[in-house]
Amino acid sequence: MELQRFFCGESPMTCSQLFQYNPQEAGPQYLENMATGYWFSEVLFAAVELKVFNLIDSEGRTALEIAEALDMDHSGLDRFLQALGALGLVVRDADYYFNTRLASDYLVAGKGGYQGESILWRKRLRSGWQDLSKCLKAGGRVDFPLEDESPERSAQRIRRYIKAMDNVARTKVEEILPFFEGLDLQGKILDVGTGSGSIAGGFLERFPSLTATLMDLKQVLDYTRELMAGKGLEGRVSYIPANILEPWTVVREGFDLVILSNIIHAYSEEEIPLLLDRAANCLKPGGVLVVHDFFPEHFSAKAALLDLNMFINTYNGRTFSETWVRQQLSMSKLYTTELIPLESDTALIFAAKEEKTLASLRLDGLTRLMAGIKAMGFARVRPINTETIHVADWTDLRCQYGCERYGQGHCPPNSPTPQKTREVLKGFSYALLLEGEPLGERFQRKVLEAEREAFLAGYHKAFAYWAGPCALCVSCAVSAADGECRNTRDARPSMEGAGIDVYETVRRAGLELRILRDKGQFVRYFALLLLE
Ligand SMILES: C[S@@+](CC[C@H](N)C(=O)[O-])C[C@H]1O[C@@H](n2cnc3c(N)ncnc32)[C@H](O)[C@@H]1O
Repeated sequence: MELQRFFCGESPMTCSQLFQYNPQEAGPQYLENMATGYWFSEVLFAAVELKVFNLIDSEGRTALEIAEALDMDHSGLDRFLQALGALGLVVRDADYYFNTRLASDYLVAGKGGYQGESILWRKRLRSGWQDLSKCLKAGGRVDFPLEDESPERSAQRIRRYIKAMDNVARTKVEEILPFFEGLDLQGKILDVGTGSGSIAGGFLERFPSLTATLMDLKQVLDYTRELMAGKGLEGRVSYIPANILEPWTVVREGFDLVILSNIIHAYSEEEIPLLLDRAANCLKPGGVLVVHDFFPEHFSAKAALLDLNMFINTYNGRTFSETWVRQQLSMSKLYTTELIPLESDTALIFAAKEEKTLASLRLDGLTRLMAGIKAMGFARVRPINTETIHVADWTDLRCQYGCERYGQGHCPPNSPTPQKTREVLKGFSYALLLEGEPLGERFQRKVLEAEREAFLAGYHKAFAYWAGPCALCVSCAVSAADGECRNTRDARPSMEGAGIDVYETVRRAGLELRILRDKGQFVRYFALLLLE
């Protein structure tokens, strides 16, 4: 059951893959895709603004009907609809356009999963991004809100911002709650910088004995109250209007759950330790602090771009690394978990005053193990069923005919035969595919470290296969006259030497491994860690 959320079909497509820069495939096409990135956004912005998805949600419409409803030129609109079709947002059946499931779930205003306000908020930030070079020259933000902004305009801006945050928070809380599943959460939540209140609200809806204190700026809380009013949570929510940079007025050790969701990227490294310290002081001895944010260790491109977004659009916001945040938390005398990635672009760190509190969370063993292994420096850690591993009888031919290491050390014919590998795999139901980079020795040492971590985490059968001939020892005894490996403790078979078709296995796991045409091309290494 636990594994279910990791295995989403033969070729799982995550958002991190969608945007991942793959140096092996980089070329003019990658640059062209980056240069035309705004084409994608502009189409989405226009479709959301025009409420195209609302128009066709209940029943399909023809291009002519949509053009009439929007008072637009028919032929241009037809081309626009075709672009929406090519981007997977609408489908055409005969002359009729319908929403795809994605558009119907997330782009129809009024539905619970609607993301349109967040999408249009991104559009509003566009002009700041156009000033990127100016910001770089100036060393920071150049476009500041009007000083004489009227209270009405300011309230309007805040409402738009909070609605946008709300779209995101509603989906994020659904990803966070499973870590608390099965627990009888009771007591008090403090949601610091609550925005719309939807993160705390999600907890209140799931755990009926909880109450929540929502803290944010007064102007924001005025709107938060309105948003919370319709949720039937009256009597369980209280509000503290406050500037969180000023001393907090909440009770010390008064809370069972303290939430800092998308707060730390809003401030500088001078301010964050203070905020984390205050959050730690609010925790009861058995309480949990949840830090939810963007981290370079989880989704590096998005975290780096968000960092720039904060550079352009805020005074001193930025993204922080997992290592730095965990250091700050430990300076506030809190124990922490590893970075726990969500399926989407953000990740969590849980912290508590007592180590045993963290053990009670539903951080299943595999989640923690994967997080720990990724932190060793692997580019990707992908869980796979062992059925995905393709064993072929031809792979040792490549070693025998084409590799000078044939017959040495643990290379064929001294490695497990394909038949042996098939038998071994029958004793394992899943594995981790680890992606890294050369050098071989460094990669192989990390693989050994990952295997050891798995063993210590209770996977007593953990066994690793790595890429290429063994490169562990500075001077390999096998090359010496007697030919005997003196490091059988650490040596492991290579995948291909043991009959595993690495290209096919990687492809089946939804990743890509291209054949290199010349030596200068970027090499990716894969290893396999069998687990049971
Ligand atoms: C990015 S939003 C996140 C909202 C919410 N936690 C969520 O995850 O949806 C940041 C929130 O922090 C609040 N905030 C930022 N600086 C603040 C400050 N100095 N005092 C109080 N609230 C602040 C903002 O008003 C906003 O609601």
